Amino acid sequence: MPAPRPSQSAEAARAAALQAEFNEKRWVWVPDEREGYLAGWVNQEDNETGEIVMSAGGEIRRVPLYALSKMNPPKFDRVDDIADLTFLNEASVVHNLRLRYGSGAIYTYSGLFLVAINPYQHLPLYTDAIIQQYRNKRRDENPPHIFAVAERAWVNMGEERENQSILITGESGAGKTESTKKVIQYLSAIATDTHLPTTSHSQSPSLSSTYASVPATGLPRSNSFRNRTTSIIASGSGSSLTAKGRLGLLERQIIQANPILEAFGNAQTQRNNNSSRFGKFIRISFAPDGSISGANIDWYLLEKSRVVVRSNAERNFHVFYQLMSGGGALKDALLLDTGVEDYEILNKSRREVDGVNDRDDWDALIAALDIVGFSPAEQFDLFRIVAAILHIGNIAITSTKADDAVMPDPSQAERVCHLLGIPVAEFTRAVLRPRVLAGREWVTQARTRQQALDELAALSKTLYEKSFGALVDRINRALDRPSSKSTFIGVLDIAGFEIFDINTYEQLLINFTNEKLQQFFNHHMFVLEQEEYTREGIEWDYVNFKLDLQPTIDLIENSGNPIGILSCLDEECIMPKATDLTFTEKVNTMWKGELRPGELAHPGRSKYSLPKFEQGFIIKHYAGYVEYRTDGWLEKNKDPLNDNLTRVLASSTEHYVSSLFEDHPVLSDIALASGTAGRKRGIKKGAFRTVAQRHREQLSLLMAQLQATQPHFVRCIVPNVNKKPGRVDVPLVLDQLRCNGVLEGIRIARLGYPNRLPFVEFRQRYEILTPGIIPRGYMDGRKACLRMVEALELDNEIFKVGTSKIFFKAGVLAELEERRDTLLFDVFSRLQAVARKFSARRQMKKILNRAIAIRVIQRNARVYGELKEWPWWQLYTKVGCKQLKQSLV
Ligand SMILES: Nc1ncnc2c1ncn2[C@@H]1O[C@H](COP(=O)(O)OP(=O)(O)OP(=O)(O)O)[C@@H](O)[C@H]1O
Repeated sequence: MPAPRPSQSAEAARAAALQAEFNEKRWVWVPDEREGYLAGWVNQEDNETGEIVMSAGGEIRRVPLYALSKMNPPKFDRVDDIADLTFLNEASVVHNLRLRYGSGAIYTYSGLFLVAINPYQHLPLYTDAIIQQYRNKRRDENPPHIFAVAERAWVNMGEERENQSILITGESGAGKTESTKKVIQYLSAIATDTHLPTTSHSQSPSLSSTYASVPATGLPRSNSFRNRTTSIIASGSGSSLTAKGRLGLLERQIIQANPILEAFGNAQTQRNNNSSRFGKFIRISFAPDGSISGANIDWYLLEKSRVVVRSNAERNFHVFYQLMSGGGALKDALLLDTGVEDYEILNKSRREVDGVNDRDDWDALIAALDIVGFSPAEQFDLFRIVAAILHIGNIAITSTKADDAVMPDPSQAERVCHLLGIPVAEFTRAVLRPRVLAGREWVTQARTRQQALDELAALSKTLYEKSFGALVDRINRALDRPSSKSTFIGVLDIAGFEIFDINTYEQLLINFTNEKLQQFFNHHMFVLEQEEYTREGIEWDYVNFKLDLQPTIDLIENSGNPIGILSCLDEECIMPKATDLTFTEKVNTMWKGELRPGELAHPGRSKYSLPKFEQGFIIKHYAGYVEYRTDGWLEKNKDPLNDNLTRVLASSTEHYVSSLFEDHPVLSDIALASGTAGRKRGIKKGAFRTVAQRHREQLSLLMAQLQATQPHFVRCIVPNVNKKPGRVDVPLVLDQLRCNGVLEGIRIARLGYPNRLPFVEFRQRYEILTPGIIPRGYMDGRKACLRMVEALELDNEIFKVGTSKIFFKAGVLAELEERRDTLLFDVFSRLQAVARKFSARRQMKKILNRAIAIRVIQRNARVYGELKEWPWWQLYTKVGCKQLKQSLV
């Protein structure tokens, strides 16, 4: 909510005072290591350096002129849209965000983006009243808000019958998941479920009876998509629209899918107590009448390694702790007879989180599973895998003198096998002495202790990931009701660009994803700009946009010549004797080696460079240079699970377990594939698929879906690392603005004509600068503007006149504003002088009159003083007074 504002006149007076103060000096932003940027004014300057007086403290600094950024006049303070700033520089952007955040305005537009800064406190921004405030309103009718984005998506979908997407990115803890929830909250509140509970194919029998009595909504319907939802909101009459009882079953199921996903996919990290360790794209489908007709969830890059390793200050996925604290009798059935402290994968790191009650969350999880329609057997299957992983973590492995792995106590393995429905002997053999393919022969190979432990860790990770996938599939079966008539709004909640001290394979995948999303944004922005320019009949050279990220994308995924990094990695994964080093050398040769005579250099080469010391490479992403270290990449990409184990699990007596492994590729496929790898590029379809291949497939599906939608962009920002409300760490925020493409968006905007005004507005505001140029009476807006810009002597390069608007390069409006302010300052100074003269004269006249009056009074008093003792006067007053009295009687 916008901060409470002082009265309009006080505000105007304050603004005028600020403006007057601003006009006196040449204000600039000075880079500062600690604060990011500090305000100062130019005292003197020579060719290259400026002498700056710092606003706080008056310190004098000498700063190169190129490092200074112009400050926007104070009337641009707290603008709703950063794109409206006339000086579009980093300092001004961050200053505006900081000012707004300080007054409780956590949302700001930046052209096509909505920037959301994590408030780290509950703000009264998401109530039903606020939902109503945003219903059927244009973006500029309300302060920036995530609801405005959801509203726009909803309206566009209804009016244009086109699918919509809302892309939410940001770093961990920035508020992506919260924003996603707010979008779903808004959409659920403005739409209703037409599906009666009994028609839901996903429900368990017990659940249908629970909800059969709940009416779908009981709310009035009309034919109009837009009107109907208005009436729904209006009929809320103050009661909670989002309260459980008022939502249809499907809406509740969609909302309840969230606690389930959070239990299995979220964990406490150092940056966020409830961090999503996967990306997701949630599509909510709407029937033509605007009611929710279904939902579907796609997921990306689950951080499955967390199941077995994490830092001491972080936790495993929430579900482990929830099961341990709330499982009750279920724990007995899962053979979990001790506490968290007795399980190796839980007791090495943090166990509790402030403000998190695992017991309550367990109850919420079970309630959510019930609502979504998981039967008791299905629920048991989910926890069967969780428990099996806890037991696998406790399997002790020792080694013989010959360094062969042994399992001294088989009781843990027995528990695991009981839960997974597999024979203990086969399981133990698969872990300790698997049969492997040596050439064309199968031989039994004894494993070392470390190899066996790695095998168990790989098993835990695979089990968890596969079960997570099955969980999402099951939720989708409950929510997804495909219909050719429905349109959807998709919400993408995915980790933003990452630049760490050490960047590895996971960072490459996430940064590659972000590069593609940024390319998508650039393309969209480019198309929109182009549309607007074409509509306005403006010619412009788009080549200058410089927004093509394709060279970097090719560098990573190209399948042609030279092959991209991921394709090269895939090839190395099936090469015998390939190592991380051979892979790195191969990539280096391809992208940095000498060109063959006549060979054209791929543009991606300019995005690739070699690091000084480490084994790896540097990629120039749109967000900056990232150095990647390549150790362990082959293993990470193969993500292998020994095929002995896979076969054992695929033939499990427990249907759920066997179904998880029914189409799992086996290592022998890799081995067999390697035989042909030298001859044939690419890997046999349907057999072994690497992590890179799976991710690229998922990503291209996602991109195809996004391309078929009208996108909306939300960028979430972490304001400080201490999770404290009200504090903005400027360098941290700037880094994120750079990584999430906001600054890139601004850079592109600056290349075009970012400031635009309708003719009427331009004339109203700046006609004062061109007196007498426009004749009295009617004149066509375009012609008037043309005359005005001519009279203003503006360079042709810095403006374009369209058919209804006039466009300016960044900074031009500020100059016009300055000229207008100077003129108004002059006009008002003269007006003030006349007014002061007038009032001073009146004052003077008053003083003169008073002086005369005083002199008259004095004279009379003196005369009276002299007369009052004179007998004739006394007689006269007595007689005179008596006669007067008598005449009155
Ligand atoms: N709009 C908001 N209002 C109040 N608190 C918020 C808001 N957005 C974020 N937060 C706070 O910040 C925390 C982190 O937010 P969230 O989990 O959405 O981040 P995220 O970007 O999804 O992080 P991750 O990538 O780690 O999942 C939330 O648990 C909440 O405490």
